[in-house]
Amino acid sequence: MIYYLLALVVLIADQLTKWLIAAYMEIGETIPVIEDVIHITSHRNAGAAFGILQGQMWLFYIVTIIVTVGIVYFIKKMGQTDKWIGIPLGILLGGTVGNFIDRILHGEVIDFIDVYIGTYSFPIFNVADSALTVGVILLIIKLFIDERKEKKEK
Ligand SMILES: CCC[C@@H]1OC(=O)[C@@H](C)C[C@H](C)CCCCC(=O)CCC[C@@H](CC)/C=C/C=C(\COC)CC[C@@H](O)[C@@H](O)C[C@H](O)CNC1=O
Repeated sequence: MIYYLLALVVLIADQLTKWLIAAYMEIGETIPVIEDVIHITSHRNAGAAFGILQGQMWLFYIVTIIVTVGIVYFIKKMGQTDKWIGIPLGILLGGTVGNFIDRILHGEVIDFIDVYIGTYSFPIFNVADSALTVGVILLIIKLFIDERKEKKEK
């Protein structure tokens, strides 16, 4: 199914970039792409977003398995009829599995996208996080549009 292929593309992009960072950069090393805007910084995070719940791997395994089962269920249930549900779910699946592999193999997640918004340094993230965030945003937009349509039909 096309959505699993999309998940595989996200997963390969995530794992390949993480592999390159781990192979060619020291932890803490930073390479400015655009000075003071976007840097590539080799970083590790044993927690979830914003470094919360450091080291709670069993919690992350349980949450990730629940999230993964939920995504596959909804791809089967909704993906057939509505590709605008299937595409975000495929992207979410790729991101979820990407960070899951890191947590199983290393007990932490490899991060490297270091964005500065003005003087604020956003938490360093990776391709999987980007996919998760994009997937969540697409799903919210899709559900919002559906709700608007339902209201109009009434
Ligand atoms: C993006 C979800 C985080 C990702 O969740 C995952 O793996 C999922 C599949 C499994 C988790 C165990 C459960 C998710 C908890 C939800 C959560 O946390 C609320 C998030 C809000 C979110 C809006 C959607 C903000 C965004 C943040 C960031 C991403 O910005 C692009 C900063 C990322 C950096 O702190 C980086 O160090 C994180 C590190 O890579 C580990 N990543 C994770 O835990």
